Amino acid sequence: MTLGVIGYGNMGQAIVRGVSRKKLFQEIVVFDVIADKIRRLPGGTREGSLDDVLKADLVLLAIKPQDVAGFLEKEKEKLAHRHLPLISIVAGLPVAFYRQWLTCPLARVIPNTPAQVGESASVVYFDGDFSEEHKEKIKQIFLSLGLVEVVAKEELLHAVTGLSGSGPAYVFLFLSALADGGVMEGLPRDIAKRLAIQTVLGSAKLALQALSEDKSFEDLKDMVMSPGGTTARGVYALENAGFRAAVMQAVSDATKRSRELGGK
Ligand SMILES: NC(=O)C1=CN([C@@H]2O[C@H](COP(=O)(O)OP(=O)(O)OC[C@H]3O[C@@H](n4cnc5c(N)ncnc54)[C@H](OP(=O)(O)O)[C@@H]3O)[C@@H](O)[C@H]2O)C=CC1
Ligand SMILES: O=C(O)[C@@H]1CCC=N1
Repeated sequence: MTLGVIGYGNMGQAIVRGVSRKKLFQEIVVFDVIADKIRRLPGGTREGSLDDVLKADLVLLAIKPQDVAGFLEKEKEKLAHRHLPLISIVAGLPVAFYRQWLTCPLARVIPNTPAQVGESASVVYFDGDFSEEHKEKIKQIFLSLGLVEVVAKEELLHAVTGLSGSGPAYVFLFLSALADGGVMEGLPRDIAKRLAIQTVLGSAKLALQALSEDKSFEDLKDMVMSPGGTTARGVYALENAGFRAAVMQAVSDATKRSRELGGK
């Protein structure tokens, strides 16, 4: 099987690297409007024209939502001839939008940037008549980048975008604040940064293990929070500043923005 990729930006590159590492395709063909972006392609990958890309068994669309209508309109004749599946990782735009131009099976996927290090969280939604082989291959593409979940309701992809799609940015904000707090209390910045990163990484690994043991996030928090100790003061400060509500609001606002991008 072959893979064609349209758009070689942050996500297009991360996906090509993951897929190429796992040798999932006989060949990967990449097309971007700025040919200069296509440098140092991984093994089994070559640059091609849009026509070359559209000949592939599976085609991945990885351009910005704002560019999609122009692209589909400009290339509508070429795209009308395509009957093999297209995979879109574009945020917001629903299947109904693509159906103005496309009849082929369409998989919508929302991955996230930790794909760059094989730790992505991706959610897949299938629309149209997919062969089992194509469905399996699409899941494998995103498994090569990390965790994969499949949803049966397209609407859920907006919430996915608000949570895991945008989520890395919230985590980076938290990391930056955690390190700044340490610096404010006198820690050298390089040490504060390493401590902040390891704390988030270690806590995430602990949470993953706890999930399989049926322990809740609360149970894990309680293990850190000693009676009359330091953590209770820190947790109180966060609650008092509306930390949990702010994070929930961030997911909700990003979800709303995803719906807006999709025309709702
Ligand atoms: N970044 C993220 O965290 C996530 C992004 N997504 C979705 O992934 C998609 C890609 O995002 P990202 O990789 O960050 O974006 P980038 O802007 O980094 O990459 C898109 C690339 O596609 C190029 N491009 C634009 N129009 C065309 C075209 N008609 N044909 C070929 N190439 C084209 C762009 O060129 P130029 O720069 O010149 O416009 C750019 O190089 C978006 O739709 C986004 O919603 C989904 C989940 C997470
Ligand atoms: O901010 C955005 O619109 C994209 C989609 C999810 C993450 N980045």
